[in-house]
Amino acid sequence: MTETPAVPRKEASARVAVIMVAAGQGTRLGYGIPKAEAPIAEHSMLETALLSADSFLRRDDVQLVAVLPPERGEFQQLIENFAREHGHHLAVTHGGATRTESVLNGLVLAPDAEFVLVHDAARPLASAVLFERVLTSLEAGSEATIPGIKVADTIKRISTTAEVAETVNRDELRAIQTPQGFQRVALQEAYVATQSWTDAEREAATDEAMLFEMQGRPVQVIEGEQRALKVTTAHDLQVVRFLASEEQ
Ligand SMILES: Nc1ccn([C@@H]2O[C@H](COP(=O)(O)OP(=O)(O)OP(=O)(O)O)[C@@H](O)[C@H]2O)c(=O)n1
Ligand SMILES: C[C@](O)(CO)[C@H](O)COP(=O)(O)O
Repeated sequence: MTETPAVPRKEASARVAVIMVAAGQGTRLGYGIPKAEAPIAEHSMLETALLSADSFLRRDDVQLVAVLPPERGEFQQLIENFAREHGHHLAVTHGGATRTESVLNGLVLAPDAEFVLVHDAARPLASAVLFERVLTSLEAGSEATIPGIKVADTIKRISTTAEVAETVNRDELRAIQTPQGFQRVALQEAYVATQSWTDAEREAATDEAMLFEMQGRPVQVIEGEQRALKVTTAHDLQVVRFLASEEQ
């Protein structure tokens, strides 16, 4: 294992910060290395996510904050070189034990941003167009905007003994994706409010939008993308590799 450079590397000062969370272990994928390093064609998952959002990340008013797994010095070097070659304005920090901690570590590097877009490296095919749509919604005045897609299957709520309790109205459901966009000040306020929460409440918040919901603040849902699916299991990785190969 190579030595990992000290963090934080530098503060972001652009109007828009993209916090790319890539510090998860990927236990459910079971690849043996952090999920963001798993290969998709000739790139790692994180590089693929950066390439998919490339034209957005090249904007002069956008700063990229990559939240990387600690003690993965070679991977960090790879990402720093990649960002330099592609004209992405990169700051690097390391992740914590939970996704929430990782996002907070990233937020520390974006103290002056007006807007923050939090994105999962585990959604490596989310397009630059999707990032633009989320930002446009924030610029129009939304405090919090998240992409979501309609649910294709019939959804049933079940009992503890796996008996059907009810069929849920699909029209009211959306499968939520990232990038999730926020006015930076509002996101920081939402995080401050979680300091009085129990650990269980904090763990129940699987995305940033939940912090807003639990505080009764509005969250706007816009149309997501099928291609922005999340790699959680080995099957998801196969699907993403197939989609990526179709595009080459
Ligand atoms: N402590 C953590 C946990 C997650 N993430 C990131 O949050 C995104 C969504 O998390 P998930 O897919 O659940 O990743 P893992 O935590 O790696 O997955 P698992 O629960 O299977 O270990 C991923 O891009 C992941 O790298 C992170 O930066 N820091
Ligand atoms: C943030 C997220 O991608 C929205 O769908 C999702 O909640 C993260 O998934 P996790 O498995 O709970 O980390």
